[in-house]
Amino acid sequence: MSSTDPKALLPDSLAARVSTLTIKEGRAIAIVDAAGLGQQERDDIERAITDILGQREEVSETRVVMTAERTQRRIIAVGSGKGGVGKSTLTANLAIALARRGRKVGLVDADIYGPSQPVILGNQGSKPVARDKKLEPVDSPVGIPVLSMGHLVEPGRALAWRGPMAGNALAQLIDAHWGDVDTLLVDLPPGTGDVQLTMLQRYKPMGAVLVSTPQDLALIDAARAGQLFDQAGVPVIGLVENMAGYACPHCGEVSDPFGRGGVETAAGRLDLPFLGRIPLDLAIREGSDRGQPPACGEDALAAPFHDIAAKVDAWIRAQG
Ligand SMILES: Nc1ncnc2c1ncn2[C@@H]1O[C@H](COP(=O)(O)OP(=O)(O)OP(=O)(O)O)[C@@H](O)[C@H]1O
Repeated sequence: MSSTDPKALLPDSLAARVSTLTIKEGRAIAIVDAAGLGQQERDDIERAITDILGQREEVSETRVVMTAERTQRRIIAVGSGKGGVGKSTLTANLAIALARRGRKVGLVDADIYGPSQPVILGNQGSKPVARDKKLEPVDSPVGIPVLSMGHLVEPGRALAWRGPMAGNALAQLIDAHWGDVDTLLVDLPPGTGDVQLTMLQRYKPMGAVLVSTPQDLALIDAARAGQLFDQAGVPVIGLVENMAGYACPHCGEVSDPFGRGGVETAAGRLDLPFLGRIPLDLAIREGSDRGQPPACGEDALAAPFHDIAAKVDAWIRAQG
């Protein structure tokens, strides 16, 4: 610090927190690195700087600007008991629908068995770059930044990951440069394995959404996944039924290949909220394969996703 640096006006302990202090035409501006500080400490630092500089004749006004204000980033996990029930499809559409409601949403695709978000969100082939040893999320045409296990390894390779390797990969995706993202949706692998455990231990999510098809077996597994969240003190926001009610594109007749209503009944039995039902519709798969998830639109196909997002949004708000 040079002798002309106004920081010399502050005691060393305070000056160490101040990245710059300028005094110009009676106005002092102190930029404070507030990373890791609680509100009380921030208030104390602001008061101390204002008091000290306020006693100087040449200062008539002091502004203290706290940088690195940590955005209160919430993690919402999306899980399922079984694979292939539409967890990735729901996560992508929920991300888009929540973003439409004004949230700054990012998506972590932690599904080591089938990282599919780069395809669904239409940014396959884009690779994240690292800055200061942390990854930069990749933008997607649908406006959701994403980091995927699929970005870290060749498709199919991550399957062999176990324990710490899977946990470290998850950490790379979550501890990334998420910027002003305030809501991070995490597409978990199915089941209750290493990634889930790391997730719960290191990044306790704010809540979890569980997806299931209406079959009994899928439901039993979903209930097991729900139990794990519950034991870890992560509230289950609710259950979603996917692939219910198939409308035949030729004759229009609605059939229920996987049954119908099973998830709602199970939610009632488990005393969990039921968030909604998504029909089995070829257009959902086609949209996902094309990088155009239905929630981007306004039609009947988009509606169930927007309804579910409204409930999740309300739940988040209710947490304060
Ligand atoms: N409601 C739906 N109607 C039609 N196709 C759907 C529907 N939901 C998902 N699909 C399709 O089913 C397949 C599996 O969906 P998805 O990848 O979302 O499941 P998942 O549970 O994430 O599976 P995994 O755990 O294996 O990644 C995809 O091809 C997807 O496009």
